[in-house]
Amino acid sequence: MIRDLRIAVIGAGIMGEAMISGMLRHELVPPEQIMATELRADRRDEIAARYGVQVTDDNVAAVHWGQVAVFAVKPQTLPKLLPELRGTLNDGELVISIVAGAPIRHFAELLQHPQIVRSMPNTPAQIGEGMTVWTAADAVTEEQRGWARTILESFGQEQYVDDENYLDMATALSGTGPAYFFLLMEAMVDAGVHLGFPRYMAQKLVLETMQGSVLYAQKSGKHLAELKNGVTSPGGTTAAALYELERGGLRTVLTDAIWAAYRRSAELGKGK
Ligand SMILES: NC(=O)C1=CN([C@@H]2O[C@H](COP(=O)(O)OP(=O)(O)OC[C@H]3O[C@@H](n4cnc5c(N)ncnc54)[C@H](O)[C@@H]3O)[C@@H](O)[C@H]2O)C=CC1
Ligand SMILES: O=C(O)[C@@H]1CCC=N1
Repeated sequence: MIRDLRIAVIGAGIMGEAMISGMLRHELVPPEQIMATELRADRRDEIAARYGVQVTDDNVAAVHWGQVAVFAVKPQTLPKLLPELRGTLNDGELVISIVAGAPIRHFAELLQHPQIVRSMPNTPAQIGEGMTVWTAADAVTEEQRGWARTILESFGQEQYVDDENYLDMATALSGTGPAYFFLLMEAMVDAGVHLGFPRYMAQKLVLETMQGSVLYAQKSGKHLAELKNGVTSPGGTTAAALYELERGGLRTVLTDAIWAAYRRSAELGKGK
């Protein structure tokens, strides 16, 4: 039963906190069954005060205590951290990584431990609206896959994939994706201010338009091109705007950006 699990979260930054918060909001386990590790003392105090979980700077103790060890540190931290933890995991402990680029074999080799889940969430997880893609090593049992799914869906939607190649792809599309939308919205708000709107009003118009469009696309189930055509009157404003977006190469710029993120994820996995 997941309610009895002891869950160590290694690295209590933005994403570590999002995961702790989601697990507690869904009452997966009581706070004392989560132990977060964090290098920064002020951050440890903050996490302890906010969630009532155990906190420490001792990764070895936390991983040894846990039945699940969630890795939420930056990729550059792993080459030093993982060898320090070799031999400290319990038999049957499940490792869940959210680290961009880091392949399952990297964890398995450096930890000398076979039961690894690799996942890629995104920052809307902080309000329980994340999208997480995940896969599991062959050695991960059905029961452990159930734990992983329950943990990952406590902060949003989860999607299992049976091929690890999808993880670098998901890192570029959904993991990094919120930044594309934030940049787009920021640019639109600035354009609204340029037209003459007060900033608060431009922001409301842009955010509500984004949210309405997403909900409409989800609920209607229509093809995105059909939805776009529905906005586009002959000789109208949308046709004029879309012409400029295409002329500026929006589609190819976006595609190039997503490929760049994909290549960068693969490079991170090679320690570059
Ligand atoms: N921020 C994002 O949009 C997403 C990040 N990720 C991945 O999640 C991981 C964490 O990212 P963030 O939460 O954004 O970073 P962050 O910098 O906010 O969090 C990392 C935390 O780990 C702590 N830390 C560093 N070394 C440590 C050590 N040896 N032991 C214990 N704690 C240590 C840091 O003090 C920091 O608080 C990264 O690998 C990133 O690739 C995955 C999906 C989305
Ligand atoms: O920028 C990064 O490397 C991380 C991974 C996905 C989103 N942010």
